[in-house]
Amino acid sequence: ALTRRVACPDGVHTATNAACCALFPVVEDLQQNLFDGGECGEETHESLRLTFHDAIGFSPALTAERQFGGGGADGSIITFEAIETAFHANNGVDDIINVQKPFIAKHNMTAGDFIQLAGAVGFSNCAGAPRLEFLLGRPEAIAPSPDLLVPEPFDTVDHILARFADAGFTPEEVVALIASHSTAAADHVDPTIPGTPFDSTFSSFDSQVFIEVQLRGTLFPGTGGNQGEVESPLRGEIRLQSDHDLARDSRTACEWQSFVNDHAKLQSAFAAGMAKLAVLGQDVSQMVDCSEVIPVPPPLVVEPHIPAGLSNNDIEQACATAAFPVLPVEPGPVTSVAPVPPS
Ligand code: HEM
Ligand SMILES: [Ca+2]
Ligand SMILES: [Mn+2]
Repeated sequence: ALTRRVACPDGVHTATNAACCALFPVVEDLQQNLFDGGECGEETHESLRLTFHDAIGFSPALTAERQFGGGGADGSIITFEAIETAFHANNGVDDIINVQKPFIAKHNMTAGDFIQLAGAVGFSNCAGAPRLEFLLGRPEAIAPSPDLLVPEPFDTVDHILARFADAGFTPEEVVALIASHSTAAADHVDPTIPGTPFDSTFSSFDSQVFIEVQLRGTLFPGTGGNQGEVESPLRGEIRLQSDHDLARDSRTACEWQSFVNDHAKLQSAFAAGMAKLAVLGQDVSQMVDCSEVIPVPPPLVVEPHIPAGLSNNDIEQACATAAFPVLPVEPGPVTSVAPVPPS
């Protein structure tokens, strides 16, 4: 069908719905002043993590027990910041909340809309990312999320899959959402080495996290003995126990492996998972599709590979029905992964 576009008052943009016009200057401000001119760096990563920690506060199981199950992607993590940032699993999100709050006030948006908009805009700066959907129209949160709904890296696969199932996600969708850890680092798992990435390409949305988590773990990048951390294959890279276990569990290993050399599937599955996550608990019929304000991400430049110094023999095969793809090995001596520069 032909869609009639309206001219925005700025005289520059057009939009399918006039309500989206107001977002173009917000996106511009975010790119210049939150994401340092359009980087896939620390603020991008933190903003993407915040979309999840806000949205996953949603439990039909609690509602069935006549308790408040949380409002999902409602901005409660900011509106009721004092309560939710004290939850153990939300360790560290106060940093990006404090950075985002002045932008929310300036642009007069609800916290729920802003969190998902910032996540999608920031993520568009990552090479190889899919362009995420953005729907506008989340009302203000009415109450904080209950505690214990955000997964922890020391949770079992049983627990993680059950928590996501409660929120409406299949095991396949959980694996797709872990692709987020391709543009991510940990500041608090080992507090002695903040900014330590989960894969060697933290500014690219690629399959390296699925490859590198499948490599045999041999070292701790900082100190050992941290809760939720297991050994990684590379200096300067950190591995979550939950990612390690999801890569090796019979329920999720084949799906995990399927993303290694199928970037189109990785993009579409992650975008679909994020579209679902971004509207958890919301009435989509009352929202306006403003996806057109999200910038088009740059293409991927690096091919899936085994990091230098390691080999295909270092892969711990876990999928029982298909062999792990044989990948080119990056030439050169073994290197270490550089940390994400702090903001
Ligand atoms: C089993 C589910 C998950 C667990 C246990 C988990 C756990 C974690 C942990 C422990 C960190 C490090 C935080 C820190 O120390 O700074 C982290 C970072 C991150 N997570 Fe997850 N996560 C999960 C799923 C997700 C999902 C579904 C998303 C989707 C948006 C996501 C996005 C991120 C991002 C972008 C970061 C990096 C933040 C930064 O670089 O500052 N995670 N995750
Ligand atoms: Ca990556
Ligand atoms: Mn960080």
